[in-house]
Amino acid sequence: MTAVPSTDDDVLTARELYRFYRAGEEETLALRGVSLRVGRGETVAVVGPSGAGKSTLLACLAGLDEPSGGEVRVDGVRISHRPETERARLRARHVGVLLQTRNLLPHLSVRDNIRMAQHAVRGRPAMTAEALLEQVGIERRGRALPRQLSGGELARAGLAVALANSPAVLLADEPTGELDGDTEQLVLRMLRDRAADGSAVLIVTHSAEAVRIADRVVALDDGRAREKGGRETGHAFR
Ligand SMILES: Nc1ncnc2c1ncn2[C@@H]1O[C@H](COP(=O)(O)OP(=O)(O)OP(=O)(O)O)[C@@H](O)[C@H]1O
Repeated sequence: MTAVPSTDDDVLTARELYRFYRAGEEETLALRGVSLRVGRGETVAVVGPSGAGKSTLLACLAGLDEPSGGEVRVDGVRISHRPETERARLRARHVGVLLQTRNLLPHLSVRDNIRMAQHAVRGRPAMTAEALLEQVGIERRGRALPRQLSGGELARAGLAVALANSPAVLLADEPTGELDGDTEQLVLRMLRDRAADGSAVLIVTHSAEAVRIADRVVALDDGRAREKGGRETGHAFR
């Protein structure tokens, strides 16, 4: 993401990502050659105006969407340009995703959502569902269905699910939008803790608080990424 060459410590790398949308007559180039990397233990904030391509970028990084061109690697494994089922398998093993729309299955209790996310973990998960519930402060809500939770509880449950597989890469889309101060602080602290444990954390955000906790900030504008105060990130790998 900087002029520094990528290293073995890079857990998340994107090279020259393009994403082209066609809807009827309308064509949009949402990503125009975005390259970035996030190292082990690093937190990167991605900022930019509405329509800049932030959600598109995050979806491509998570393997939820396929870039039209370029490559994404998580934990040393290419996740882009694979069938959807393969991407889902790799995501379940290597990636935690915290989405605006929440990452919970509506018909499962919070505890079962966590257990489901732990399914892909090899061996024993680092933390039990109970321990995760406690860590995010909703230990009494494990049996509740997502629709029975308040907004703050829902955010905490989503965080527990995103962390359930101890992901090497944690991707968060506006994780603090519309949260009360306490919940915002908890979410940011846990994202930081995850990075301190060695994950690569990337946060798409408008929040000044989230930007403040980031090690680096990447500005996305009209599908192009630029390290804040730096050069266009597409040059990083040239
Ligand atoms: N499924 C789609 N089909 C067609 N165009 C799309 C699609 N998804 C996004 N776009 C377009 O791609 C561009 C980038 O959208 P994206 O949602 O990634 O921006 P964003 O930076 O996340 O915006 P916001 O901050 O408002 O959420 C926009 O011009 C948008 O209209």
